[in-house]
Amino acid sequence: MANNKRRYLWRDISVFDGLKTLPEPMAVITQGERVITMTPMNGFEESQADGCHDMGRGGVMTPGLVDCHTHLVFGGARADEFEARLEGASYEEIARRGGGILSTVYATREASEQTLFNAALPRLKALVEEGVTTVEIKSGYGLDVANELKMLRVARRLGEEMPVRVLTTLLGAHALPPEYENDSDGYIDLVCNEMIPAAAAEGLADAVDVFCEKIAFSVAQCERVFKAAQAHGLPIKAHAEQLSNLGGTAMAARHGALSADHIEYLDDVGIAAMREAGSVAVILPGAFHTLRETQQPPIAGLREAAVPMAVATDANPGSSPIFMPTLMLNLACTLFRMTPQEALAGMTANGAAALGLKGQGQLHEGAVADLCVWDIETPAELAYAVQPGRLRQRIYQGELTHGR
Ligand SMILES: N=CN[C@@H](CCC(=O)O)C(=O)O
Ligand SMILES: [Zn+2]
Repeated sequence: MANNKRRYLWRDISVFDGLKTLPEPMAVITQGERVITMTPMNGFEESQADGCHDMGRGGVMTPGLVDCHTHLVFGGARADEFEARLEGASYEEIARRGGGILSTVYATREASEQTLFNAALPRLKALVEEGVTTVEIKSGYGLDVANELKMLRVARRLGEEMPVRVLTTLLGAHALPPEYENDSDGYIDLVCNEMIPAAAAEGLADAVDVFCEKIAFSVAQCERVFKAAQAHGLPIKAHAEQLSNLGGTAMAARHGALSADHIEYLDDVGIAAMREAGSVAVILPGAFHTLRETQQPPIAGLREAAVPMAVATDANPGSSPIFMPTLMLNLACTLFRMTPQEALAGMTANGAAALGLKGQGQLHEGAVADLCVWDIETPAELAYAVQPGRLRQRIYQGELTHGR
């Protein structure tokens, strides 16, 4: 049988299907790129095993993890800022004196595509080796047309060379570059009139993002970026309500944003707008933890309003230098009191929805065979213990890429 039609069979396995844990131990068969059988063990006929490669018994199966918010491509490092923050400087102060995102911009502009690729590869490998099968990678450290496109090309190439689905997001409106000091509207003109059209023309961006914050761009400026993105057929998302409540989330939701991310300062008006629009709330506990923030995202309000919640690493050189998705599951629970099921749904089905891949990040008959098998007994253990090395098998598009 050709390799792409190989059948894999797992018996007696506990399945988290992307939204919930199934009540009974299951038998699961994949053939080629698809899950073709998912049935309770007690209804499984041994004849169904014919022609299948036996992948073992027991453990937990989840969809492949979806990390829907990362900044994996960057030059340089910012441990010095980590030390400065420990001595009392805030993220905002560091940004205002030209450090923070801008310090990564200088290093990223200096770096060649190959250098950025070589630096990003081990970061991506760390995610893949923890079970990620879909990852979003943002630009946002180039802040001019050539360097933003350079970052997006690196992100695309990472997806071509690694067994992982990469979605790219243009984040031109991440910070004001030094050459536009005192002319932030002029920079937004560049983003809208040159950067977005160029990225769209080259097919380099799957979405457009903004940083709506006092140290970045106003609600009105972000709205202009969204209109330009949508004029080019690109979906939108926003970093919003991270350090203050400007109302960026509600504006983004009114424009049909796929997601609003961070949202520590989100209020009831913003929650209602997200519910109305069907936007996903992307919870980023790594940045909250690293910046030692105190304002919690409104998890109870989001839950009550049935706004879908995703969880992501936000892996980046400044606010979340953490390349460990399962740690984020743990932090989402310990810091924000999400349940382990909510956290897991956040890094599978809801993570996919935050990328416009609604219906993916789930396991059912007919689903794409992106899945992980873990050496644990219940799905909650994935969020409970901070313990690398539990990934037994990883299947990407029906191919075994990890384990045997
Ligand atoms: N909040 C803005 N942007 C990034 C941080 C980027 C950085 O500090 O380099 C974030 O998602 O946390
Ligand atoms: Zn981010």
